Amino acid sequence: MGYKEIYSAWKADPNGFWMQAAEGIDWVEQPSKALFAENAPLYEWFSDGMVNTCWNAVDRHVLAGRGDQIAIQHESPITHSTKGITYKELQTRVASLAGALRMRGVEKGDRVIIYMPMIPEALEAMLACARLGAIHSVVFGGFAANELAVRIDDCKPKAIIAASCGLEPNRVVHYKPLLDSAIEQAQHKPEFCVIFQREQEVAKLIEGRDFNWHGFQYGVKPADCVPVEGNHPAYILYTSGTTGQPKGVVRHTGGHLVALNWTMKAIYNIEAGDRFWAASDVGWVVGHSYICYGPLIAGATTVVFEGKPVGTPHPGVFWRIIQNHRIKSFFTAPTALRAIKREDPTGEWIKRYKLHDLQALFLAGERADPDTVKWAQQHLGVPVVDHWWQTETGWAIAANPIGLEVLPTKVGSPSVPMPGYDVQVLDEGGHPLKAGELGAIAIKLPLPPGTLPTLWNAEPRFKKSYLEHFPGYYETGDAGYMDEDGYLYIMARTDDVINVAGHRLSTGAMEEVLASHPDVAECAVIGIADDLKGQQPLGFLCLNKGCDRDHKTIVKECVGLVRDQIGPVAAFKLATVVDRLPKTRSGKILRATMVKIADGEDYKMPATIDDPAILDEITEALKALGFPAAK
Ligand SMILES: CCC(=O)SCCNC(=O)CCNC(=O)[C@H](O)C(C)(C)COP(=O)(O)OP(=O)(O)OC[C@H]1O[C@@H](n2cnc3c(N)ncnc32)[C@H](O)[C@@H]1OP(=O)(O)O
Repeated sequence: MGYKEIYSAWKADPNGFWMQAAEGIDWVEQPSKALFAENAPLYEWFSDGMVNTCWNAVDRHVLAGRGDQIAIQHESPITHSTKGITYKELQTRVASLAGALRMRGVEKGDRVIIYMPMIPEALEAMLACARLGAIHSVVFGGFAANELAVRIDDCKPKAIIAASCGLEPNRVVHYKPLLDSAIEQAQHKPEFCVIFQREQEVAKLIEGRDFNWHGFQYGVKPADCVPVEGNHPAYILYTSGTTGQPKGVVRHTGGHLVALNWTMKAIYNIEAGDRFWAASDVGWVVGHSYICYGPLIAGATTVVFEGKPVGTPHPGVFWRIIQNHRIKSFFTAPTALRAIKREDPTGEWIKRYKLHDLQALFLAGERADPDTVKWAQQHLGVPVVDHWWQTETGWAIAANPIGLEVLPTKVGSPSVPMPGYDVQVLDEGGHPLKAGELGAIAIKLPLPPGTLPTLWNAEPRFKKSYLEHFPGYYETGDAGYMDEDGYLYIMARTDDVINVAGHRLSTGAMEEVLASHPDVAECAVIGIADDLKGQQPLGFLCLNKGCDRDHKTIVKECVGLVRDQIGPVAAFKLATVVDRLPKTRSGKILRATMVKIADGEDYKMPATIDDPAILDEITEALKALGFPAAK
């Protein structure tokens, strides 16, 4: 069957479709049905089944005779090391860590924060939690201590598992002082921490609270897999919202297993024994779904990469790894390819490697610009599959499902909706629009298995953020259109979330930090176009009356404040002092108009603007910063 037939089969019988997909998973007790709609518009999947994620990702492959196959291939061009861990070794290591966590009191339902760089131990920590039914929450290493503290207070972990350090190309990221500071700032205190000491930095442990990863496991009884209900949370992953308080996306166990297993074959054409690589970070949803769980549930080999697309040490590093590990499907963010293309425009580095095993390149995390897609198509000679999804959905809403059928590519479109997603483009009143008309992209409820059922401890926020604007739909926050052939085009966000180098960031969160500077009376942060990172944040600062301090100093302090409070990942480097911000008569800051000025796009004078002269002041301030940039 091709894509159209499979999509229609899902639409005709969603329950049957997902029950059949559930056969790819080992259940301790089979679910009686797929969808649980009793609490609509809150939906759950496979709620009454009993299952364990770690069993499905590790143990069952050992039992099936794949024990000697590499499960995790670590590649670190920063430490110049490469190391493979077999499924049998992974089972031993995960069972041992889980046993040690259990001995210290971690049980099903307890939360465990994981704060680790791109090393196999990060995946082992995730799987050890899954083995016990503990709920992990992985925090990206590029966040500052304050962001970690916010997450500690929200999910209240019993334990935190961290590494002593992370390694960026030119610096060591001192995780342990960041962790100590976060615990100090947080109201909630974990009972204990487990620290993986890397040889590049041995951290000082706090007696009674911190345990060394190896010593902690010494002599413990390995833990078996604990069966959990299908609707038991597998993990919480925080993502940016419109305010500084991140949203804790919850992932239920049963749907997560079924959906990821289905996508590995249908979308990525990966089966047991194949080799798959997603060059992202375990701190993002791509890392959860496609570095850790998806490939392992499918019995494939996954790559954990500690490096960058360029500079570690050269722009051929991706192709070297694809060659050496015979990668079949490769997944990265467009921003990574743009970085490579900038250093290797004619693809010379690609030609140095044998990429015979590569069957497709997958792109996600931000809109894939046509130039980058065409460059990759030309130099790699394989299908380049842009696909669109979100932290909330956990897997692709729209894609070209090459495991079902290779559909024609339309550059600029992530192709077509996947089974499970009834995607509609709506006008402001919630009415479906015709093909080609731009509107809000929404998904008819219920969302499929593996997507978010709620937000952690924040059901009212879940409803308000996603379900209330368009009753009966999930509001994606993205705007775009669908063409006559059913191909989707994602054009912009409808809220104040920006995308910087494939990282979803909240301008509201940055504004909250800037507003805390003693000289700042008011501020606005916008996302402006950036050739490499897609967007970059830019802040406008209005100072308190009477403040006569040097503007450059204040800007420098503000840049430092965002880095300290949110982290380097915010990439907040640009700000300017202005007298006033452009607003509507009702006081709403005209951010979209400021973005257009900065990007050199035409704009209409907003009818409700309070004082049009302020836009000239903004134009001048941007000019002084070099915007709009020369094309
Ligand atoms: C589909 C659903 C989703 O959207 S999930 C999200 C998918 N997104 C991704 O996978 C992200 C893709 N982007 C990347 O991997 C990186 O941006 C790439 C392309 C590799 C470039 O990395 P880099 O050169 O470090 O630039 P950047 O803008 O990411 O970094 C900005 C500053 O943050 C730092 N940083 C980055 N990662 C870490 C980390 N793990 N730990 C500590 N710090 C980190 C960088 O060093 C950089 O710092 P600085 O400002 O240069 O000092």
